[in-house]
Amino acid sequence: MAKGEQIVCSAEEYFQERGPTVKFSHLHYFVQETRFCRKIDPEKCILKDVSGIMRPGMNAIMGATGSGKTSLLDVLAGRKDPAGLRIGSVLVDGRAVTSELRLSSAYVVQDDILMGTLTVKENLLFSANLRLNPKLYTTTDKHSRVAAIIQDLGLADCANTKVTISINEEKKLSLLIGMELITSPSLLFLDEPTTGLDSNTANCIINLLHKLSRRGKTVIFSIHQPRYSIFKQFDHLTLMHKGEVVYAGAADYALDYFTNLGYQIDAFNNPADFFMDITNGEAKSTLESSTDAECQNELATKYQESELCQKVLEELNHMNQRTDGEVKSHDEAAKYATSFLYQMRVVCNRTMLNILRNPQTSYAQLALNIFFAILVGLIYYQIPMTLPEALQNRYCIGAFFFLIINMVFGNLSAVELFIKERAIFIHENSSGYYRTSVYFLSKIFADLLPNRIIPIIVFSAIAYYMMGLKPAFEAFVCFALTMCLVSLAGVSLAFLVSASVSSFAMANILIALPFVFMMVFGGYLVNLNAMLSWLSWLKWISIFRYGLDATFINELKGQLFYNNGTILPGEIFLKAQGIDYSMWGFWQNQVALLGIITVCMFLAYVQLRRINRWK
Ligand SMILES: Nc1ncnc2c1ncn2[C@@H]1O[C@H](COP(=O)(O)OP(=O)(O)OP(=O)(O)O)[C@@H](O)[C@H]1O
Repeated sequence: MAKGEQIVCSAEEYFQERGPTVKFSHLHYFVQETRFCRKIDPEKCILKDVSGIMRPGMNAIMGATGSGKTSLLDVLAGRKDPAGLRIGSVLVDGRAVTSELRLSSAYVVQDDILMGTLTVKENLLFSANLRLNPKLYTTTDKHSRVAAIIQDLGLADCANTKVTISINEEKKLSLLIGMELITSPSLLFLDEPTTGLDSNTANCIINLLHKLSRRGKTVIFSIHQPRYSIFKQFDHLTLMHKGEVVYAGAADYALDYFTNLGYQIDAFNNPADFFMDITNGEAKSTLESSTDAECQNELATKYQESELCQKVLEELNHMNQRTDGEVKSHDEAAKYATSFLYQMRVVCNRTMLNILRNPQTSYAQLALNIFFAILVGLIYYQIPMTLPEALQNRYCIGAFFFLIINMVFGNLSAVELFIKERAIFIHENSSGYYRTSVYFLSKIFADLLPNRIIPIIVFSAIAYYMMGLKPAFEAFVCFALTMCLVSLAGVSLAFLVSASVSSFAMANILIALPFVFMMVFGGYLVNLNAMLSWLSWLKWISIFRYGLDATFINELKGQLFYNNGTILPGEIFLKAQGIDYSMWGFWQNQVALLGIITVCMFLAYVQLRRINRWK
């Protein structure tokens, strides 16, 4: 299709495509609980021999909590770890579920995956910019598509409202659906779209899905216990119990099916509630004499023996089945609709917008640095050049230690960087919005400049001149550079922790530990005795040691100190401390800090790539 050809004026035009038929046969899905990478429980089968066919229309997967409805939905959507699918296959219009197919379908969850600082329209445009190929769609096309979706989903009145501000749950869910509709998918998966909504809102959402299904889309969703007005809109019902199917067929035939099994619905009872009562063992069959538990277990067997199930299995047997191996081997890496540079532009734009609209962290970081700079400046105001004051603990050593501690610990806030937006990143990355490297680089650039480098330069200028350190301008530049590198080394370690864990509590523990070890065993605080000499290697990776050595050399080299009429060069102190004060002696500290930054940043990126995207 040529660029510009896809100008869309109405949502109807791109909702016409008929949705695919999803066929799945003999699915056996296993999970195993692991803790700290160790398998703690034996394998558990959460889907047992599940087969079915879902066609364009409203396909509901219903069942009690823990019955396996979300697992079935995730397996069908290709979002569940394929390693757990031991037997069985899923075919969408006869094709295996590959990354390409996964990205062309919509997957809507109610998680917190919207960027709250952006407006409804900006969120939709973000999705359009990254998921529509710029070679096929012009900016005008994307805007018209966004406008059509806003109109169609009833979001016009809040289009320019920020998501965090006063948009209700219905609008939020409509927006989540809208972000997926941008690519005009013909297959939609929704995990419990009505959970947590009041009945009116739930009705509105189901009406919306019904409207989409009537335009030919295949809508597949899990649902817990819908009210009748919702239930009557289902075309196909799959009823789950303990990982097995107890009914799969037309929703309006389900009542007859269970009546034939001897279950009698009370007058005015909601069929959906009635089916749940049957699976829970609360409704009794008039044909059975066995116990409740036996009745419940027999439901799956009865369904498998039913004519309904046999028909489905027959149809599934006719289709061109592929082996599991073939299905998995087709699962290639995801292809993105846009180039690396284009993604960088769009994602950096959003990150900067997010910072500008939510500048508290940057202001707080700057204020903290100014406060500590003035504090350290006042404590060590104009350090004298006379001995012993100039070099004793009270002055030089104490002052520099204070500065370095402030640089390292002042950046603890960096641990929140990847944790805060983890759910958004996982969703967007696995939905093909952008590459992991794009997200990583955009976060790094957007965080480092406003939150780290600028506040540190301000800090260095205030502290340096208040303390009356070496007056040469190059010395100030070297001092500021050292402070920046020390700070960035601390930040990169915080990024590594942030990309490795998902909870703030864990991150705080993990970041405090290496900082304290580096500080204590950096060589200045503790003289390691024989007992702890095996920890002496820590000084080679101590940010504190490299920072302090560099600051001492920068300040003391070439300075003269006075003591009762005698003049002492600063080099004597450096020699006494065993510090190499040659040119390379100074720069080797910067190189070591750069090395720590590079290694930690690289590992943080690797950790981000390793985050488990599977459900
Ligand atoms: N990745 C997993 N690891 C361990 N157990 C899992 C995993 N996924 C699902 N389970 C287990 O499988 C069973 C079915 O879970 P599933 O989420 O599919 O049920 P559900 O019917 O959707 O329930 P709910 O309504 O609570 O979401 C549960 O017992 C759940 O604990």
